[in-house]
Amino acid sequence: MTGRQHTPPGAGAARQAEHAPTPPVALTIAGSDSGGGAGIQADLATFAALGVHGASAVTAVTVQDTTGVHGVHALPVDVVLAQVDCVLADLAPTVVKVGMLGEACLTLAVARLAAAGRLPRLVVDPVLVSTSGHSLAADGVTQALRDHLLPHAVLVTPNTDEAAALLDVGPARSVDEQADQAQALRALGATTVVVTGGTVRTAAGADRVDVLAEAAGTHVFRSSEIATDNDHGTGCTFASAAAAFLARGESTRDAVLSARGFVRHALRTSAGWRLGAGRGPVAHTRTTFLDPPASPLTSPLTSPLTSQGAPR
Ligand SMILES: Nc1ncnc2c1ncn2[C@@H]1O[C@H](COP(=O)(O)OP(=O)(O)O)[C@@H](O)[C@H]1O
Ligand SMILES: Cc1ncc(COP(=O)(O)O)c(N)n1
Repeated sequence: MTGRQHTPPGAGAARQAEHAPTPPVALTIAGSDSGGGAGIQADLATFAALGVHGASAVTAVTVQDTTGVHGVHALPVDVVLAQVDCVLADLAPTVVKVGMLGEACLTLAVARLAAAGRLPRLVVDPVLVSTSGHSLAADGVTQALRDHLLPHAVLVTPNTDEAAALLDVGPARSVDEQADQAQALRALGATTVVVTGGTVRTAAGADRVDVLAEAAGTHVFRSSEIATDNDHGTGCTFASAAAAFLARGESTRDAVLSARGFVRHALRTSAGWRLGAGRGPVAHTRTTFLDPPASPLTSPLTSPLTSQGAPR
């Protein structure tokens, strides 16, 4: 017995009818999170949930779970660049998303690729410190990001702490300061900057505020906070969702709005989970965000998707 099944007549034709259209391709250059909540794992799960084929170049292996980061092991720069080179040559991604780079020498090497025009529609999530408080960036990374990589990005997605570190100022104390920091970062050369993760106390609890700075001005996106312990990897998920929506043909501002909606949906879906002893992952793939799945990849997303992230 070989275990091979008899193929009924006509099954070939049925298989052919199931062929899906070729998906857009995005490349993520980021660190591995062994717990599967953030980093490369979050990026690939998000790309998959949004109908985008994800290729990856691993920059570092972190020993990590829901309780924190227990070790960081950087890969040699030439090994990272070799992964990027072969993916660029074979799969021709139309969007590149960068997360944890870890070392200044790697940040400079990726910036050189960007300066040479080899990283199309670059989305940079300037990962510096994990939510659990562990450094994910060695000395010199902040400066290398600010001076060499960010100017090549179509979108930069720091949280409020990362924005403050990149500008070498204190964290924003108001939405106005968050907006000023988004514009100050944009002045460094990126096309669009969104500073995420601002919190404003309200009578009902709190609102989460993301501020987008682009040439046309500043936009404040504000929605109620979702109560959950499962928020590990929200920043990676937000940036990779924005990259996926860009790959699907959205404008940068729409991609940011759609990414907000995706993260909020993923946070709501996982709010009751118990995965691990710490802060669990968001529900990257347990989502019906894009249903009905038959929607063509090239068509614009329907209005309910973008309105989820709209300011109120
Ligand atoms: N508890 C929450 N409720 C609603 N939105 C959230 C919550 N936590 C994070 N977000 C949203 O997730 C996205 C990324 O979050 P952020 O906290 O900035 O990520 P990180 O700190 O991991 O980089 C932003 O759109 C932010 O507003
Ligand atoms: C490999 C890797 N990349 C990025 C993050 C940031 O994610 P978070 O802010 O949720 O800790 C992380 N913890 N690990």
